[in-house]
Amino acid sequence: MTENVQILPNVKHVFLVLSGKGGVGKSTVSTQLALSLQNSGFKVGLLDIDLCGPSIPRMLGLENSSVHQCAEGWVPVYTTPDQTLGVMSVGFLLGNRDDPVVWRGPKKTAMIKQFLTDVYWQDLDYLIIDTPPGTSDEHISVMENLKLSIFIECFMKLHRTVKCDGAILVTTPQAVAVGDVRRELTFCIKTGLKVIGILENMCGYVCPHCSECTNIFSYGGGESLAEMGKVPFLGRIPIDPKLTKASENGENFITAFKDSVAAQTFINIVKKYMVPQEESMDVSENQ
Ligand SMILES: Nc1ncnc2c1ncn2[C@@H]1O[C@H](COP(=O)(O)OP(=O)(O)OP(=O)(O)O)[C@@H](O)[C@H]1O
Ligand code: SF4
Repeated sequence: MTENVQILPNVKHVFLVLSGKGGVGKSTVSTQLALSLQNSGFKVGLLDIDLCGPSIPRMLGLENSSVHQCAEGWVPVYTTPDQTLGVMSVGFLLGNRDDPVVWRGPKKTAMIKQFLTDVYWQDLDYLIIDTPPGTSDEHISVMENLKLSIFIECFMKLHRTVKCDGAILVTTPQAVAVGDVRRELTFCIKTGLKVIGILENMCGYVCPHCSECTNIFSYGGGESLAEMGKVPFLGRIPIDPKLTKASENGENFITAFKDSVAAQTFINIVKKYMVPQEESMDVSENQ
C-alpha cells in the first residue's frame, strides 16, 4: 500500500471522535451519533480503532460477530439486515474479548493503517471513526511533546485523498478531562484537523424515577473551553442510567428513548453540525 492510495473512496462524510482522556464516553458518543444518523435515513459506518479496549461491538449487541474478507477487503458487520449501519472493530478480530490488546510500535501502526484502508465500506453517507483513547503510552507522550499520535499521523498522511469533515471532541465537566481536551484542541489546530466542536458528556445525573437532572459535578467547563478555543459548543449529555443500560445490552437507545435529553442532544448535533443543509431534509423527515 502506498500513501497515495485513495482511502475511503465510497464515503461521503468522515467524522472523527476524539478525547484527551479515557473513559469520558468517546465510544458512547460515536455509537449514539452513528445510530442518530442511521435513524435519520443515512447509510452509516462506524470504525472502532480503540486497539486497547474496543467496546463498540458490545454497545451494538454484536459481541459474538466476526468479520470475514472479500476480494475488496474486510466486510463490516451490519447491525440490521438492511445494512444501514456497518461496524468494523478490532474487537471482532480478538479471540478472547476479555483480553486487553497490547500492540505496540509498528504492529499498531500497521493495524491502524489497515483499518483505514482495507475495510470494504459500500457507498456510505457517513463514517464515524472512534479514535484510540488518550490513555495509551504513545498518546501521553504525544500530549507531552505535542507530536502526532500514531492514529492522527496515519490519518493525516492518508487523508489528502479523503474529505474529512472534522473532529468532535468529547470531555467531561471535571477539570482534568477539560485540561486534556484543551491539549487535544491545540493538537487539532496544529495538525490542521478541523474541530466541529466540543461535547460535554456525563454532565449532571438524570434520576431514573422522575427524570430530573442534578448537576453532581462542576458545570460548564466544556462550554467555556469551546468559547476560549472559538469552536462551537455542541451541547451536554447527562449521565443517564438508561443510556448505560442500553449500551450494556446492545440496545438502540436513540429509538427506545428518543425523547430523553441525551437522545435529543445527539439528534440535534447530527442535524446542526453533521448533516449539510442540502441533505438535511432527510433528518427532519425521519426524526
Ligand atoms: N452520558 C452517559 N450516561 C450514562 N452512561 C454513560 C454516559 N456516557 C458514557 N457512559 C458509560 O460510561 C462507560 C464508559 O463509556 P465509554 O466506553 O463510551 O468511554 P470511552 O471514553 O470510549 O472509554 P475508553 O477511553 O476506555 O475507550 C460505559 O459503561 C458507558 O455506557
Ligand atoms: S430526583 Fe426526584 S425522584 Fe429522583 S431521587 Fe431526587 S427526589 Fe427522588
